[in-house]
Amino acid sequence: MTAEVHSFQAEVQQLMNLMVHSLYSNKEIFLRELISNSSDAVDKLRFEEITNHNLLKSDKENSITLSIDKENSILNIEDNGIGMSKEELMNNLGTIASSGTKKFLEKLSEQDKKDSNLIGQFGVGFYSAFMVAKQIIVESRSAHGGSAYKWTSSGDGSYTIEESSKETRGTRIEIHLKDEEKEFADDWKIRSIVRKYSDYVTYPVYLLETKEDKQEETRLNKSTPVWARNKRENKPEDYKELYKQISMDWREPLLWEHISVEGLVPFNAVIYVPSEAPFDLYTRDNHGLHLYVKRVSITEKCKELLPEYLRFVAGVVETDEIPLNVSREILQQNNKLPQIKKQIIKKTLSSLQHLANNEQEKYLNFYKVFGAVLKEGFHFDHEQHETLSELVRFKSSKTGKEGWVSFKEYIERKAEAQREIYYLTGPSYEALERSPHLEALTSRGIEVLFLTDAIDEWFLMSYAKHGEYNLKSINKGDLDLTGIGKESEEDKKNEEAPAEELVGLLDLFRTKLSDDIKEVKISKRLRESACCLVADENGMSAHMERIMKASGQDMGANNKRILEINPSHNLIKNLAERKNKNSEDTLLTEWVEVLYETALLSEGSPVKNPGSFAKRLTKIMEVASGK
Ligand SMILES: Nc1ncnc2c1ncn2[C@@H]1O[C@H](COP(=O)(O)OP(=O)(O)OP(=O)(O)O)[C@@H](O)[C@H]1O
Repeated sequence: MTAEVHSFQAEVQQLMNLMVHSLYSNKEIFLRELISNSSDAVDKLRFEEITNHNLLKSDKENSITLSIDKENSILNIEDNGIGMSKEELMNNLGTIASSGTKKFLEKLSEQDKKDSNLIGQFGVGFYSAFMVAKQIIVESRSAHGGSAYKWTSSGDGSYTIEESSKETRGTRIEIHLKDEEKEFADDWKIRSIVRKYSDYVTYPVYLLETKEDKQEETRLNKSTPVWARNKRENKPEDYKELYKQISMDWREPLLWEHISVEGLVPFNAVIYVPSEAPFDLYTRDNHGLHLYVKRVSITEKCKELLPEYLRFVAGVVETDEIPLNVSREILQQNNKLPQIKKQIIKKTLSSLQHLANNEQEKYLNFYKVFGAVLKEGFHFDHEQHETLSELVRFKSSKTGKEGWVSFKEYIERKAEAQREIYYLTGPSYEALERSPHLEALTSRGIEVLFLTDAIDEWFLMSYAKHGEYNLKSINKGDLDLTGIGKESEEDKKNEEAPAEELVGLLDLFRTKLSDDIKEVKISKRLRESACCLVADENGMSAHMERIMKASGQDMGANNKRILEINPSHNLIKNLAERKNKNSEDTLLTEWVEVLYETALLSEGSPVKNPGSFAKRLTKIMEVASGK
């Protein structure tokens, strides 16, 4: 077969150009990428070998071998993994399929294309070798048999492919180094790069050298992977490198935990909490831990090992308690995995607790990013309620926009005689901070938690009581604050029974607004505002109603709320007087409607008809202006 010439897919060429002309200073990462591809290829082989006995055999143990031709400035990387057929070579090294590389290109369209740092951040796989190579030759023979093929490219828009005489299974990559990158043909350089980036690799990485006419292989990486070693043997760098490898996240992890359990289901694991949210924290469905059984990689995303509310956790778990020939599908039925999962949850939460207790600022940074996800745990994992309740943090009427409060701190500084934890739900801190519902509580020095995450309504449904304290919404049902906190004279006055004079006005509210509200009541929670809307004790808050509406379920008609009016407010007093003087006063009905509409606006809900609202308001202002 003569060599066929093929062009690269446009995106691949774009990537190649970037690599060939890269100014990125940390070029050595290309070796990490190639070794990691080789290790993946051996993983794939070992997994398939369990069920398919017809794969090509290898004389050599599963390994990765590096060799250097110093004279010609060539670096070789060879593995006896799964290998590639002709089609696979063309698909894998001519188009872009890899997740990391796709992310890199996506990111690139948003940011400065010359930002060479991104190369290191994403790894970008095989193509990164073009940072140091003027030509790359890949010879590969698939473990499924068939001929071997040779792929050659100088990164200039095309590659050639032809049959090769390689007999052994696996892949051999020849990197012809650019003149200015000759240092990568130095054995010390290679040793140090492997130790730095690839010590975690599961398979032996050898350096093949010729010494006194004899070929000698030296092992460069440690013989056991990070998670199977004794914790004391590992350096922080080992954990950090393993993290990069499994998470595709270039940033340092926030924390890691090395777990070795010897009980009924022994396993080793390293789990990581990232410092930043992945792009797809809320949409992704690909969370899970990398599962190994007897050093064989079974699946990279084992969902059965992590609950959804810890989907940000990355890591590796290895156990010998699962049969090797387990298919990925029947992992779901395996009864050992739930036991491992339980331990993983326990360890993750306890390391977060440790962080919260010892490094508050770091913990709050974590909480800002992942708190809303963690809260999903209240809904899905009742067993962990107590621990989760120690981990949640809130904004409140006392924290200010940037501050946070825990349940524990809230209780420590509660007002005198306070027996409930008060909260308000809404779309944002700003919306809640000015809510009329807060008035009576603020004036008595009572703190109110502000719950602004979309998940909060569900959190509250699953967690109604913290210890002996009920969680009480301040815009639902009756609010009796008698005897709680500092009671002012004005508070006392407000608690008194409503005056006779209000009866007529209340009736007018009732008849005029009967389609929109359930009831009108005298309020005990208002100080400066004239009125507000509250839900029934078991009704739906305005915030929840809006969330339901946004998801296509309009509950408006079935979820009428109660209008509360402030008997001490001058406006209410004046209107009551007007009503008592002239029960036929037609302008009064306009006042009533406008008051209801302002109550809607102040809780963040829209008015039904903004046009009529504006007209009514103008009419009232016209009268008030004296003409
Ligand atoms: N040594 C190898 N043996 C067998 N297949 C390989 C080897 N190196 C690369 N490949 C194949 O080529 C594909 C592309 O490799 P590349 O390094 O570009 O991305 P990736 O490893 O899939 O993704 P990423 O590292 O970004 O997750 C791999 O998915 C794999 O199928």
